[in-house]
Amino acid sequence: MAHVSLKDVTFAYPNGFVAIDHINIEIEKGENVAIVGQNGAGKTTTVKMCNGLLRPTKGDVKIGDMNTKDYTTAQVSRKVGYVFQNPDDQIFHSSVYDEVVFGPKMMKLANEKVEKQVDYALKITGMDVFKNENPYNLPLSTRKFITIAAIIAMDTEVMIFDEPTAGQDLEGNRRLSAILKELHHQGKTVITISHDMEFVVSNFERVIVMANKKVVTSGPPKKIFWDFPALEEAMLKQPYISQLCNSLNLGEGIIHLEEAVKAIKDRS
Ligand SMILES: Nc1ncnc2c1ncn2[C@@H]1O[C@H](COP(=O)(O)OP(=O)(O)OP(=O)(O)O)[C@@H](O)[C@H]1O
Repeated sequence: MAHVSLKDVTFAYPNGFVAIDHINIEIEKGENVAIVGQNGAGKTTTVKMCNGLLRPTKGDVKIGDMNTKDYTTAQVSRKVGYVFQNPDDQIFHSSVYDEVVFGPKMMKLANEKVEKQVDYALKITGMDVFKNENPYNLPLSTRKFITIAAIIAMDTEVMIFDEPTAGQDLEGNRRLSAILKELHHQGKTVITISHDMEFVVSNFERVIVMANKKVVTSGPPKKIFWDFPALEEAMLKQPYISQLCNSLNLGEGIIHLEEAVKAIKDRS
């Protein structure tokens, strides 16, 4: 059974705008998946349905055998943590520690467990050094890591990161990669929305492409970033290495620098 499944899901906002139109997605336990697509494709709406913030208008969203229709948002969010696109929509405490401890405390975990999870989350996100700071005295890129720490501290089985790369520099992206690797190692199911194709190509085993309220296709980066009709439909660019290899006619499927170097050497 898929860990996260959306079956024939349609979603309309209260004003009647249909943001998602009959989509099907299945994500297995322990998968590390990216969702990509142009602005307004419906990515955030899709993931908000996965943690119960939104309910499908039609179809079913299930976490394991739990149909989100039959549970409260609080119940679903114990299984699926969602890091908001804009950290300021999520942060409401006046210290980093209070922000991160809030979730596990609400889950009524034993104090020892709360402390252990909070310490771990602060450490792997690098937020331990800011523990006593007011989040609003820190830059937006750091506030994003605070919100990531807050979700990791809840230790949910599924974690969703909405645009974690936005506004991050190289160091921020490296830190994100390390966090994703660690969560994958722990067997977490991780879903990440990103506009950064360079980040996507090196951090995810599967990419789901969305365009215009629908899922266009899904597959490993090697396939997705050479699927020109899908890229065109979702208005996405190939990563630079693939663009270079395409221009030089070095063969399809190349997404990494080492592969490109080998192909160039082999040809010369
Ligand atoms: N509360 C709302 N009421 C009405 N329409 C909405 C609401 N929130 C989002 N939408 C619309 O639904 C569509 C899908 O939005 P969504 O945020 O899911 O897209 P997205 O793929 O995540 O885009 P982005 O990459 O810009 O974040 C957009 O056209 C958006 O304007």
